[in-house]
Amino acid sequence: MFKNIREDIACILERDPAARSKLEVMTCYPGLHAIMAHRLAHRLWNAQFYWLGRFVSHLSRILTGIEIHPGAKIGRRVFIDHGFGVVIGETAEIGDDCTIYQGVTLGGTRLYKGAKRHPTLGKGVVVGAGAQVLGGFLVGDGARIGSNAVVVKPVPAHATAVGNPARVIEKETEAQSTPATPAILNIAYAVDPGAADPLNKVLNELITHVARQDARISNLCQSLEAMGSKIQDASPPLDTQKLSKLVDE
Ligand SMILES: CC(=O)SCCNC(=O)CCNC(=O)[C@H](O)C(C)(C)COP(=O)(O)OP(=O)(O)OC[C@H]1O[C@@H](n2cnc3c(N)ncnc32)[C@H](O)[C@@H]1OP(=O)(O)O
Ligand SMILES: N[C@@H](CO)C(=O)O
Repeated sequence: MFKNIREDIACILERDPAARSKLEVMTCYPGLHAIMAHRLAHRLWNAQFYWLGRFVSHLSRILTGIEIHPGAKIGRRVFIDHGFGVVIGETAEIGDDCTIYQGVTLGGTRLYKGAKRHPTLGKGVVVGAGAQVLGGFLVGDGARIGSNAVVVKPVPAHATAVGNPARVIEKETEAQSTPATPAILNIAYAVDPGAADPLNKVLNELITHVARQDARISNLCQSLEAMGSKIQDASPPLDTQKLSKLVDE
């Protein structure tokens, strides 16, 4: 149990740039509280204490604004950020390392008792704020659902679905796709932390360019000196390695 809580806290610190400390996460993250309450409610539900499971879920909803049916199956390191208005239905399943924002519904469109009415999210799925994922289909591993999307059909793994009704805007090739590990789960905003910062790229290009110009000027000076000119240059050479290191830090 403590292992679960520890990794829940760690994944929030990893995925939320606004999170500053463990204390803050433990005390101020309704998503964490809702997940912890759900674990209890789900155990009660599985042990056939149906009313008690529902009641724990109900108390958690009052406290957090997040409604998770005790029958829903939720994996490890699932992070519900902000969380207010999230509703997760009875037959929903959420894989490890998913991130869900406020106002998301994992809901159904049919009212058949006992049927799989709610979606299954694979591993590492990100569901943007206000998105509605409706139906008993699969959203594949690493898929991203845009904010306010209304998804009514399966979404392939690593695809991005946006709009109402949601359409897939991009499907990464296998080479582009990244495995659903906690390390990449900062894709909440669809930003791959592995990708180089564009500003750093520009600065590194500039440093390379300046180094090339330096080398050319130094060659020119050597040629001029060979021809008898005296050139005075006391400036130290450009330390490109030091500069690049500073940029990449
Ligand atoms: C307080 C808080 O901050 S809570 C956090 C709230 N944040 C979220 O919920 C983030 C959810 N993430 C998103 O919605 C992202 O836009 C994603 C994951 C859907 C897509 O991100 P990216 O891969 O970077 O796509 P990108 O921004 O390049 O957009 C690609 C196309 O999709 C469109 N698009 C992106 N998001 C959406 C959306 N939610 N709805 C409709 N269209 C969208 C863009 O306009 C663009 O269209 P174009 O190609 O015609 O110009
Ligand atoms: N918690 C996330 C989304 O609001 C952030 O601060 O960026």
